[in-house]
Amino acid sequence: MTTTQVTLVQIDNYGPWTVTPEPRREMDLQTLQSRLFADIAQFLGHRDAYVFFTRFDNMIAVTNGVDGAAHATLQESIGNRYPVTVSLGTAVAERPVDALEAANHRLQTVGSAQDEARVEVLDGEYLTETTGSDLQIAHFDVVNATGKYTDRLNEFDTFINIEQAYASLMRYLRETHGALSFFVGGDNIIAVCPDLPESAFADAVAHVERDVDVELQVGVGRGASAHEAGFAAKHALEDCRLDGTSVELFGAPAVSD
Ligand SMILES: Nc1nc2c(ncn2[C@@H]2O[C@H](COP(=O)(O)OP(=O)(O)OP(=O)(O)O)[C@@H](O)[C@H]2O)c(=O)[nH]1
Repeated sequence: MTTTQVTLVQIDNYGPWTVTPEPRREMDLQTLQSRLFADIAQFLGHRDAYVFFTRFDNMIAVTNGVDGAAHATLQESIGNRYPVTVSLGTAVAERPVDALEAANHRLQTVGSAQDEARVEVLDGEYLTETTGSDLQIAHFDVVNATGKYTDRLNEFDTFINIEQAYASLMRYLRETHGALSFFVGGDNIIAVCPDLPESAFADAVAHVERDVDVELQVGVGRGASAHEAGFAAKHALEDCRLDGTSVELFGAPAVSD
C-alpha cells in the first residue's frame, strides 16, 4: 500500500497583488514565479522531496519525510525574502489525489486564495514514519522525441504534440487511478501513483497512443521519499531505452503481473 504526503503551496492573495496599484510587468511576474519555484525546489529537494510548478501560483509537492518544522522554516524564509507569502496545507493518504484534496481543503476552510486576511496558513498532518514502499513514482518520456519532433518540426508544433500527450496522460491517470502527473520539461512527465501493477502503466501508454498518437515509455520506482522513488524510476526508464520496452519496474522481475 502506498502512503503519500502531499503539500499544497499557495501564494497568498496573489491575484490582487499582480494588479496593485496597477498591473505589474509580465516578465517581472514570470521572474518572481520561477525564482520562487526554484527556491522551493532547492529547499525541498535537499530533503528528498519533489515539488511541481503546476500553475506557479499554486504548486504541488510530495513531501514524505519532511516534517512540520521544516515546512514552517520554508514558509518563514519565503516571507523574509519575497514580496509575497505562501500558505502550506499538508495531508497524507493512500491515493495521491486524496492527499491533495485534503491538503487543499485545509487552506480552503481557512479562507479564499484571494482573502487578504488569510496569510501564511500552516496546517497539516505529517508522516511520523516512512517505509521503502510508501511512494510509487512513474517517469514517462516520449520515445525518440528528438528524431520524431525536435529535429523535424518547429518548436511550437513539437510543443503541441508533447502537451497533448501530457494532457491525455494526466487526465487518464487522474480519472482511472487518482494519480497526479506533472510535465517537468523536455518530453518528460512524472506521475505520483497509488499502488499500481505493471499492466496499469502499459494501459496508460496504450491509451495515450490511441488518444493522441504519441508513443510513451515509462520507468516505475518505489521508495520512502520522492527522490528515492523517482530515482529508481529514472533507472527503470534507462532499462526501457536499453531493452526497447515500454514499461519497466525498478527491481521487479521481467514478467507482467
Ligand atoms: N526533467 C527531465 N527532463 C529530461 C530528463 N531526461 C531528458 N529530459 C528532457 O527530455 C529531452 C529529450 O531527451 P530524451 O528523452 O533523452 O530524448 P529522446 O529523443 O526522446 O530519446 P529517448 O528518450 O531515448 O527515446 C531533453 O532535451 C530534456 O529536455 C530527465 O530525467 N528529467
